[in-house]
Amino acid sequence: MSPAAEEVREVESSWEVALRRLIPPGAPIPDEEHLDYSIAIGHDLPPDPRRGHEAEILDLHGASGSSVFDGFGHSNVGGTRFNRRRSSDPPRRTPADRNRSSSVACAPAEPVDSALHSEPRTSSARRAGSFSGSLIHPPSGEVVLGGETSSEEDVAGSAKAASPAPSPVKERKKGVCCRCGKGNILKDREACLVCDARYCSNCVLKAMGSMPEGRKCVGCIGQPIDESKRSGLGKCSKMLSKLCGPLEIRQVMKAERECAANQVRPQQLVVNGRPLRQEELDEVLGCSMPPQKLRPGRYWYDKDSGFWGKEGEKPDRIISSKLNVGGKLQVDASNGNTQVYINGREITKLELKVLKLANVQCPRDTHFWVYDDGSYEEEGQNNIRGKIWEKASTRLLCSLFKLPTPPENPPGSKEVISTYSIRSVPEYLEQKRLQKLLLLGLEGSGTSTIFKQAKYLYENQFSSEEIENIKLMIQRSLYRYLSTLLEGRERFEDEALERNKSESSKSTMPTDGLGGGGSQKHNQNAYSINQRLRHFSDWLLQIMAMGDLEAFFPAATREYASVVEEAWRHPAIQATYKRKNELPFLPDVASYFLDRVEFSYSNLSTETQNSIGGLVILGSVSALVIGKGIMLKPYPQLCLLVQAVEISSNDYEPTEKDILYSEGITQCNGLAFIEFSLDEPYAEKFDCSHPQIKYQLIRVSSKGLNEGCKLLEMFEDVRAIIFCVSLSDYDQMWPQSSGELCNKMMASKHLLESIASHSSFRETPFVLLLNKYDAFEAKINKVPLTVCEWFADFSPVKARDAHQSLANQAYYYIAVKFKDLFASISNRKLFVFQMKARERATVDGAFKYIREVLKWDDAKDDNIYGDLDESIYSTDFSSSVYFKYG
Ligand SMILES: Nc1nc2c(ncn2[C@@H]2O[C@H](COP(=O)(O)OP(=O)(O)OP(=O)(O)O)[C@@H](O)[C@H]2O)c(=O)[nH]1
Ligand SMILES: [Mg+2]
Repeated sequence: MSPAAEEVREVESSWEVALRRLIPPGAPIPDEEHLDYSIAIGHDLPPDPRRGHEAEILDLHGASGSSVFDGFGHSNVGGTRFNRRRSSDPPRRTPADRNRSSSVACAPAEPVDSALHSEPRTSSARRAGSFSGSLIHPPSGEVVLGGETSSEEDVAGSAKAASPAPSPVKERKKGVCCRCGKGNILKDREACLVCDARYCSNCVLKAMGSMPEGRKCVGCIGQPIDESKRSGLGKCSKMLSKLCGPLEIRQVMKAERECAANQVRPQQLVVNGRPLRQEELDEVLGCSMPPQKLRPGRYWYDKDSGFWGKEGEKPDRIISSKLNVGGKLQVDASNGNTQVYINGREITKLELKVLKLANVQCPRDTHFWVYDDGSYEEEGQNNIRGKIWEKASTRLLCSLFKLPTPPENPPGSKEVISTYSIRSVPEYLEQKRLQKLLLLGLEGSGTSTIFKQAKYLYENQFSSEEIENIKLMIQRSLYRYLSTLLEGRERFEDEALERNKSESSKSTMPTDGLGGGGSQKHNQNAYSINQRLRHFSDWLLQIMAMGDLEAFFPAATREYASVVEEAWRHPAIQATYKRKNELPFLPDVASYFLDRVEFSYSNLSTETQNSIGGLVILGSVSALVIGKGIMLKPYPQLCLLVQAVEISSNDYEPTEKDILYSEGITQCNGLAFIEFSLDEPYAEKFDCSHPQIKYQLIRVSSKGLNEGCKLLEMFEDVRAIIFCVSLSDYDQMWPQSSGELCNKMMASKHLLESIASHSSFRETPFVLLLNKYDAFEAKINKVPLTVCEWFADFSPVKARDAHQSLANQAYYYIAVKFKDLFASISNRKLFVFQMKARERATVDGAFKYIREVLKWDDAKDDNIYGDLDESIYSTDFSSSVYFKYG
C-alpha cells in the first residue's frame, strides 16, 4: 500500500474509533451521507522543537492553512471526512468567535496559581478524557492540538493558554445559536460546559452528540469545564428534558457529574498557601467528613479543629481533623481582626460574636485551643473549659449565621475509597443550594403568620414543643388584650365621670351613668366595675406596666382564669369593647379569641347566663359556679363555653386556626427560621437527582429591627428581602420610638426606607408583600384611604367592574406609591405582591412569585435579559400568574 493510502486508512480508522465513542453503545455508525457531526480528532505528533512546551500546531493541509473551523471546538477540514456539513448549513463562525479563539491562543503562559482561575486544557484532561487532545484555535485559523505536557509549570501554562476568554456570552450575539446561526432572544439555549457555545433545540444534539461527559460540544469532550458552570453540573435543563427521554437524561447527567474530566484537579486547590498534590486531594476527599461541593480556590484548614474555609473568610465548614494536607495554618488565614485566636488563627468578628453569645469568655489576646469535638482550653492552661457547640442555642446561632458546627454523630469509621468522584456523587446530591430569604415588617404586618403558613405548607407540622410555646403565647396575649380593655375602661370611666360631673353641675338630669342618685350617681357609669374586678384590673395593669407578665405567668394567672371570664362578660368591659376603634393597642385578632367567649355565652339561656358567677376548673372537670352559692354543677351542654374558657386553662390545645391567628411565633419573638424547597416539576420529573434549591426563611421580629437595625448586618448574604406591610394599617396609629403616635402606614414606609438604604442590602432584591387585603377590602368602604397623609391625593374613579373596585384601585395606588418610593431610594425595581396571609394559597403564591423574582435576578446577572427593558420584562412575565401585578 502506498504511504498516501496508508495515511488515509489510518485517518479513517481513528475516525471510526472516535465516532464509536460519541454514539450510544451498540448504535450503528451512520453512513457518510447522513453524518451531521462536526468532528475533530487529535493526532499524536512529535513535538515541534521550535515551540518548546507550547501547544503544537497541526496543519492538516500543509502551510496553506486551508482548514476551516467554527470556533466552538469543531474543525471542518476541507475535503476530508471530518468536514460533514449540509450544504444548506449557514456559516458558523462569527467575528466574535474569531476574537474569542484568538484571545485563547495568544494568552501567555502563567505560573501555577493561575491554574485556579483558568480552565486548563491540560495533560490531566488528556489523561482523563475519553477523546484525544485539546483543541486550541490560533488566530491564523490553523487547527491546534494540545500536546502532552509533563511538568507542573507546563500544566498551568497550557491551562492558562487554553482557558476560554472571559464571559464569552457577552461577546456573542445574544440568543443566536452557534450552529445554525438563528437567533431568538426569548428561546432557551443549551450551553457547552467548556466553551459556552450555545445551541438551539434543533442543533444541540447534533453539536453535542451522545454527551459522554455531559453537555459539551463534541470537540470539547475530554476538556475541563468552565469553573463558573460547576454548580450547574448534573442539573438538567428544560430544553434537554424535552429532547431526551428520562433515562437518557439521567445517564447524561450522571456522566456529567461523575466523569473524570469534570472533576476538580489537585493543583486547582491551594490549602494554607500551597497547591495540593494528588494524594493530598485523595486524602481530603476520601476522609470521613470531606468538604462537599469542593470548587477550585484558595482555602485554609485548621487540622486540630477541622475548620475549613476560603482564604480570607470565616470558617465555612468542619471537615475531618488531622489531615496532612497543604501548608501551615497562617494567623491571618481568615482575615480576622479580633485579637482572639483559635489554634493560631485570628478569628473573625462573627465568630467572636457567637462565642460571646455561647458564654465563652474571650477578652483580647486570648489564645484558644479548640479540638474537633468542640472542647476548648486556653493556651498553656491544660484545662478544658467546656464544649463550644454543646448547647442547642449555640448550634442554632451558628447555623443561622452560617458558621459550621460539627455533626452530632460524626461518621465513625474512616472509609477508604478509591476515587473521589464516586464518593462525591451522593453527597453532592444531598447538598442543596440554600437561599436565605429575610422576612421583615412592622409589628402586626403579618410576618409571623406568613412564617407559620410556610411551615404548614412546606415543612411538617409544628412540634409539640412549638405548640406548647404558642399556647403560652396565646394565653399571655389574652391577658394583654384584657389589660388593654381594662385600661381603656379606666379611661372611658374617667371621661364619663368628668362628663357626668360637668353635666350635673349644669342640670340635674341623669346621664349615661348606671348607678343610683346623689353623689353615688356621679361615681357610677357604664364603665364602672365591682370591687373584685377592680382588684384584678389593678393587679393586671400594674404587672403589665412593669412588663412583668413573664414573672407571673402562668402560675399566678391560672388563679385568675375565672376572673378573666368574669371580666370579659362584664357590661363595662363589653361597653369598652364596643369602642375598640379607640384602643390603638388592641389588635384586630383580640376579638377572635375574646369573641369566642361571647359566642359561647350566647348559646346559653339568659337565666343561665345571669346565674353564672364564674368558672372553676378542677383538673379536667369543668363546672360553673351558679348564683352566689358555691355549688358546683357540671353543665354538659356548656361544652362550648368550656372550650372558650379553656384558652386560659392548662388543658387548652390550640387549633390550627388558633395557631395561625395568634400573634407571633415564639415566646421571645426574636429570630425564627425554617428551611424548605419549592418544587420544580420539570426538574424532578426528568431527573430525580436534581438538587432542588433550598430556601431558608428567616423571620426577624419588628422588635429586633427597632434596636438600630444592628441585627441586619448579620444578614448581608441574604438572597432577597421580603418586606411585609399590612394594607389595613392606613388608619391605624403607631407609637414611634419617641413614644409619639404616628400613622402606622407611615411607620411602615419609614421602616422600608431605612432597610432599603441599609448598607447590607444595596444589591439585594426586595419583594413587598401587601398583606391583609381582606381586612383592607372590608375597611376601605368605611374609612377613606386619604386619612393617611401619604395617600392624600388618592382619587378613585367610579367602578365599572370588579377590577375597578375601590379596594383594587386603592391597592394599585398604594403599590405604585411604594414602588416610586423604593426607586427613589435605591434605583432598583420593587416587586409587589398582594396577599391575605390567613389564606394559605396566597402565601404559597407569594413564595412562588419570590422564586420567579430570584430567577429573574439570576438571569439579569447572567446578562441574558440584559438588553431587555423593564416593560418587556414585565410583559414577558405577565403571562405568569405570579407576575400579574408586575
Ligand atoms: N385579616 C387578616 N389578618 C391577618 C392577615 N395576616 C395576618 N393577620 C393577623 O394579623 C395579626 C398579626 O399578624 P402577625 O403575623 O402576628 O404579625 P407580625 O408581623 O408577626 O407582628 P409581630 O409578631 O407583632 O411582630 C395576627 O393576628 C394575624 O392573624 C391577613 O391577611 N388578614
Ligand atoms: Mg406576630
